[in-house]
Amino acid sequence: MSLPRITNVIRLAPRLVAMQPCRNNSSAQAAIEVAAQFKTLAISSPKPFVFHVELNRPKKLNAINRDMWLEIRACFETLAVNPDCRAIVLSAAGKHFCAGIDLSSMMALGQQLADYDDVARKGVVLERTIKIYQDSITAVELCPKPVIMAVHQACIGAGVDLITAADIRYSTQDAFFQVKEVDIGMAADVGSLQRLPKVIGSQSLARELCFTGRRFESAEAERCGLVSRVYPDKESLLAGAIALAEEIASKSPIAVQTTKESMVYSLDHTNQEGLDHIRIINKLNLQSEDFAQSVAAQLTKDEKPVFAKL
Ligand SMILES: CC/C=C\C=C\CC(=O)SCCNC(=O)CCNC(=O)[C@H](O)C(C)(C)COP(=O)(O)OP(=O)(O)OC[C@H]1O[C@@H](n2cnc3c(N)ncnc32)[C@H](O)[C@@H]1OP(=O)(O)O
Repeated sequence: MSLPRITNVIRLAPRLVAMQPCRNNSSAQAAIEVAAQFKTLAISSPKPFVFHVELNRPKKLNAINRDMWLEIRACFETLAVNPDCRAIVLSAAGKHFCAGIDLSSMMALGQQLADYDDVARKGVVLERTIKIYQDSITAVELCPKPVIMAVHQACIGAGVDLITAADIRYSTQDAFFQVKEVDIGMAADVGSLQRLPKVIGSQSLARELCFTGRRFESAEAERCGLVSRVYPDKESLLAGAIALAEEIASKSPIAVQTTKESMVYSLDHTNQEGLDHIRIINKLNLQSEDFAQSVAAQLTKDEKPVFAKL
């Protein structure tokens, strides 16, 4: 397993992660041990091949500070190559899903900039910082394993950037959303402006939400396609998200991961480019044992096939 490229995994003594019983499974265990070094995320494996990642700064309403930016990327890069992970649920501990970027860390960044007199040097610091934050969110999109966001209560600013990089979004009835960057005097720069219009399929609504920072509730989020299912409370939300992850994890990992790759690729390519891309991949994949096993199981109405790890 490749260890995450993270510079600030500090604590060497693993702390206990908020964790459901884990199977005796070396790479799942290894991923959880890597995650045990995280300060802002909790990771568990509630079902075979399913991982549950929790934003875990409840006292700070899961506002994203520098540690969390780095750890989100490290976490998804680790799970991306973990053969015991086939689907991921991301939820959040505490009262709110995510209060956006940690505004105190923005102040700290301001102080860091004050160390430089020269505008170009300040610019380089900002450019590098934004790139780190962008790559953190993009790690969710690039992770070949489907990611399901389970959102409760507030999902604000960077929280919206985060969820729009996922494959599937579910929420509670009490969830609300805000592309709030304009209210702190900036254009969103870690994904909402690029991904939200594609997710909801309406430039008009996306621009309205991004220009105004208007709060919108779960019912509107469901209507516009930002979330695809709404649950009465957090408990049923998590149960629904994990059940979906379990269902996805029961399918061929070759089929599911290629499906994600093709759908992400097709978001910003022409239909013909997308067709060319999947044709090249499937000239290999249609020779896979997963394909043979799945076709045979469909024909014989057999039990669900058991697929080799990927
Ligand atoms: C390079 C840039 C990359 C990315 C940029 C992203 C931009 C953004 O994310 S813009 C959005 C920034 N976030 C906000 O503006 C959210 C502000 N907070 C709220 O609107 C509310 O707190 C709430 C999330 C709706 C929750 O409301 P409520 O339940 O009533 O709690 P509060 O009493 O308001 O807050 C409790 C406590 O938390 C502190 N806090 C809230 N949000 C943040 C935050 N984002 N960062 C740091 N701290 C936050 C709030 O100040 C309170 O602190 P106390 O010390 O208890 O007063």
